[in-house]
Amino acid sequence: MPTEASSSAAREAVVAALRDVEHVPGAKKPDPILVADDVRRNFGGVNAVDVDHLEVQRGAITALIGPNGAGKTTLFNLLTGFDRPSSGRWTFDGRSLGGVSAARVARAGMIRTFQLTKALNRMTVIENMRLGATTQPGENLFAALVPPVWRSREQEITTQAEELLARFKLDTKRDDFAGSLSGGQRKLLEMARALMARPRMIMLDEPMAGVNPALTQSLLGHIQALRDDGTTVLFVEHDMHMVRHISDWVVVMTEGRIVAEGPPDSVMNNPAVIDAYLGAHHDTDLGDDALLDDAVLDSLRSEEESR
Ligand SMILES: Nc1ncnc2c1ncn2[C@@H]1O[C@H](COP(=O)(O)OP(=O)(O)OP(=O)(O)O)[C@@H](O)[C@H]1O
Repeated sequence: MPTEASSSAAREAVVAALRDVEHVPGAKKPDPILVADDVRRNFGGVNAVDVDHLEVQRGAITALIGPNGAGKTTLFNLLTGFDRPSSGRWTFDGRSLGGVSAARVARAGMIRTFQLTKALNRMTVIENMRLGATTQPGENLFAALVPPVWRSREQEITTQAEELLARFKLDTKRDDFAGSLSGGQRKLLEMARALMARPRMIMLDEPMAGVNPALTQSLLGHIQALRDDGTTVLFVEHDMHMVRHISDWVVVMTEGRIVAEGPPDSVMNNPAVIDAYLGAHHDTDLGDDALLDDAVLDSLRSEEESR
């Protein structure tokens, strides 16, 4: 785990790197790990994704926000190989990944979290974790044919899984069914499982959905720790407090397009962003406190003040 000093150093480095980036859609970044161009996905005449240009800064926490139906999940699916674009190209760490299978995207180091499906709920926590490792022994014919090689790889995977479970305070749940976990513990498991693949970039789909306030702080801490360890984080989230408190950079989508980019405060005060939200659903408060109770908010505030 990073120390407090290294944590603020990592954040300061990211903030400094993004300081001169223009607050415009498609802004060029000094060290992008992901660069996407002309990415489109059409569903029966609807342009679910219509992105001209997007760069994600290496080592930063970037939030992807936008009203319901804006295309955020579709863009995640395209970038991670779970859906095919109508057109478009993108590179991850300089390597072209457009139209490549999900397994190859994962091996390249770009990993997304998944909500626990029914099948995964019926598996234990440790079995879920083991599934997150990208290189299973069976993938390599030589290793598969030589039992000592795959046994040692199996052991390595189990050890890594147990270390992650301890870090995420899920070690006491090791042999419980994933379906028995609380909403927050599921989110922790989803994140821990994604880390089994040792990603260079992790993509989190609504990490705060269904999380009770007691686990909110812990989840935020884990996400910051990832950034502080050098992992790039891209996440989709509706909870605006989380977006404000944790993101180094925010990208706003509406109707498939990127309509704004910038640091959280600048983006949330942008009239185009407020319009996009209010135009889509009037009940959204960009400062909604629903998820974060007073104790969590106080501790987040003091954390911000100490930066
Ligand atoms: N498989 C599909 N078939 C047809 N239309 C789809 C499909 N997937 C998404 N869409 C449409 O594409 C648009 C973008 O949807 P998407 O789920 O990507 O938005 P989102 O920003 O993730 O929304 P939310 O915040 O509600 O999850 C919507 O109009 C949606 O109805």
